[in-house]
Amino acid sequence: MIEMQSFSVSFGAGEALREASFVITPGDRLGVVGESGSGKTMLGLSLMGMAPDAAKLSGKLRIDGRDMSGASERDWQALRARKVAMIFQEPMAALNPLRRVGETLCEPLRQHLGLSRSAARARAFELFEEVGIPDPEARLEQFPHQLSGGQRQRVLIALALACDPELLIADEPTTALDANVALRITDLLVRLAKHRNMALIFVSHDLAAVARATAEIMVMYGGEIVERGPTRAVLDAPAHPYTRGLLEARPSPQSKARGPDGKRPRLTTIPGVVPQLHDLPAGCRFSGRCPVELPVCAAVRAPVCAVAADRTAACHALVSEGGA
Ligand SMILES: Nc1ncnc2c1ncn2[C@@H]1O[C@H](COP(=O)(O)OP(=O)(O)OP(=O)(O)O)[C@@H](O)[C@H]1O
Repeated sequence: MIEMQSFSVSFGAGEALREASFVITPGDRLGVVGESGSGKTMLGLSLMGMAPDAAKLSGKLRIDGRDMSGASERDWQALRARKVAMIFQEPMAALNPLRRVGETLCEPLRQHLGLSRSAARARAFELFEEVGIPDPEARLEQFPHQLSGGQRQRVLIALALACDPELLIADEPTTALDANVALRITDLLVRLAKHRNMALIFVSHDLAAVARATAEIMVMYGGEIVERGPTRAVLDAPAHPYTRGLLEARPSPQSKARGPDGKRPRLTTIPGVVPQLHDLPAGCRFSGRCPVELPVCAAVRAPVCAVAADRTAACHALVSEGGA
C-alpha cells in the first residue's frame, strides 16, 4: 500500500530523515518511538505530503504503486483524508475554537465525499458513535472548549476517519491526556484499526502504549531507523544499544516507589542529548552517546544487520559480535 525506499528529508546539510525504507500494508499496526528530534513527525508528515517547504526530499515514496516524487499539492489533496490521515497530539490546536465540532466534521464529508447536508450530518453522528462520544446529537452542537481533552481527541479521530483512510498516523495522540483517558484512546485506535482493517502508525514516547497498540515497532534516532521488528520481541530483547537505553530510561512502577530512605531511585538516562541536525556524526548517529561504541562508529555508517528473520538493527557492535 505504502512503500518508502531510501527516503530522506534534509534541511540544508542536515538530514531530519535519513534513507528510511519500509512498507505498510493494510491492517499493519506500526509503533514509531525515539527521543524528541529523532524524526518521527517528519516521517509522518512525509507520508502525508506535508513536509515543510524548506525541506529537500529524496528517495522513493510509493502509494498504491504510484511514485509520489513529482506529486503536486493537488495530487496530495486527493490522497489525504481518503488514503492517509493524521491526528496530532494537541487536539485543541487542531480544532477551530469558533466552530461547532459538528460543522468541522461535516465539512470534509461534504467536500471530499460530496454528501448532502443531511447525509453529512447523519454520517457525522455515526462517526461520533464509532469513536465512543456519548450523546452524539448534543455533542455535534458543541464548541471544542465545551468538551473534555479525551472527547476532543475523539472528535479529531472521527475527523481523521471521515473519509475512510487506509492508513491513520497518530502522532503522540495521548501526550496531552491523563493516564486513564490515554489508555482508552490507545485502545480505541487499536479497535478502529482492527475493525476497519486500517493500517495504523502510532508515534509515541510511551513504550508501554506502543507495546499495547502495535504489532511492529520502529525505533528512530537522529533521523534514522536504528531497529525494527515485532514490538514484543524488540521490547523484550532489544538489539540496538539505543533501544536498550530507551527501555532503561523508562519509568517503571519500581522506579516510582520510594526506598527505605524515603527517596525514589534515580532513573537511568541515556547520557547526553540528541544532537542538532547540523551536528550529527557522519557515521552512526548514536556515536558519542553509545555505551558500546567502537572506533569505527563515529566515521562509518552502521550496517543494517538481521537480528532474526523478522528483525533488523543498524549497529557496528552487532557485526563485530558476528552478525548477531
Ligand atoms: N522546518 C524545519 N526546519 C529545520 N529543521 C526542522 C524543521 N522541522 C523539523 N526540523 C528538525 O528535524 C528533526 C526531526 O524533527 P521531528 O519533529 O521529526 O522530531 P520528532 O522525533 O517528531 O520529535 P518530537 O518527539 O519532539 O515531536 C529535528 O532535528 C528538528 O529540529
